[in-house]
Amino acid sequence: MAHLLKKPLKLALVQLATGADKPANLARARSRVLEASKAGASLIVLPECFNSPYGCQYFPSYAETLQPSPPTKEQSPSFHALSELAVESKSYLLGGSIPEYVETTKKYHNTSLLFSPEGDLLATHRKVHLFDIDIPGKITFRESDVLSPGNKLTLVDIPPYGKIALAICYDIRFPELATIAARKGCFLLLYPGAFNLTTGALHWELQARARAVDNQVYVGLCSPARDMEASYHAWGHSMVVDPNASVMCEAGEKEEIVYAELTGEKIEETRKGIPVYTQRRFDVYPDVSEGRIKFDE
Ligand SMILES: NC(=O)CC(=O)C(=O)O
Repeated sequence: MAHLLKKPLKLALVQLATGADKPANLARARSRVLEASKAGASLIVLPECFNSPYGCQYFPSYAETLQPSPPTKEQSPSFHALSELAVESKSYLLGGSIPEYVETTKKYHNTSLLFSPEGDLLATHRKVHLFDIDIPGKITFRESDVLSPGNKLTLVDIPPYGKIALAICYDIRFPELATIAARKGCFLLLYPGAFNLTTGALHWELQARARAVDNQVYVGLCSPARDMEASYHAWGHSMVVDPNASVMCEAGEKEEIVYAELTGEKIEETRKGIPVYTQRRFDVYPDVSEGRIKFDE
C-alpha cells in the first residue's frame, strides 16, 4: 500500500515572539525560519497572526490585501516577505495567519498562506470558525465583531510528500473538518493557533491529541510566544502529535522552534495496530466526507 506520506519530512514549528511592530515581526520571522531551514526542516510553520498582535482592535490596521494575486508590496508586505523567505529557506512555508482585507467585499478575514520552495502561493485558508466565546470572569472574545469567516476546507499537495490540511486555531474544535481531511488522504493537519491561558490550559493538548487519535494522522499546532505585556496572552506550547496521539515535541512559553520527523511508516503502523481506519461502519452512520463539502484542493 502506498504511504500517505511518501518521503520522511522534518517539520518545524516556529513559536515566534510577535509585537506591535510589523516590519520587526517579519524580520524576526525571517531569522527564525532560516534557522529552522538550516536545521533541515522542509516544512516550516509560523503562528496565527505572526505579523501582528492578536486581537479585534488590531485586525483592521494590520490587514493586508491579497487580491489580485500576486498583490503589490504595498498591498501585502507579508505576502512578499513569505514568498522570498520560502525561496531563501528552500522550504514549504506556512505563514500561520495574517489579517486580510478584501476590497470587493469590504470584509476582514484571518488568513494563512502556504508557499512552495519556489516562492509560489499554493493555498490560502481563511479561518472558518470564528473565535466567539464568553467564559464569565475569564475570557470574552468575539472575532466576528470584526472578521468574516472563510467558507472552504483547504487541502494542499506538497510534493514529494503528500497532502496536508490547513486550518486555524478555533477550527481545531470542529472535528468534522479534521475527519474529512484525513479521509481525503492528508497525512498532517496544521493549526497555527493562539489559545490563551484559560482555554490553553483546558484544551490545547487535548484537542491536538484528539484530532490525531480520531484520524490516525500527524497534527501540528503553532502558537505565538507568550507575552504578558500584550493585551492577549497566548498559551504557547506549540506541539506536534503523532498518529498514535503521543506528543513528539512541545515548546515552552517563550520563543522557540520545535522539530519533528514525520514518516509514512508511523501512520501505517498505527492504522495496522488499531485498525479503526478500516473498521468504520458507514452502513450504520454516514461517511461525513461524502457530504456536500466546499474544498480548495
Ligand atoms: N484563539 C482561537 O481562535 C481559539 C482559542 O483560543 C480556543 O479555541 O480556545
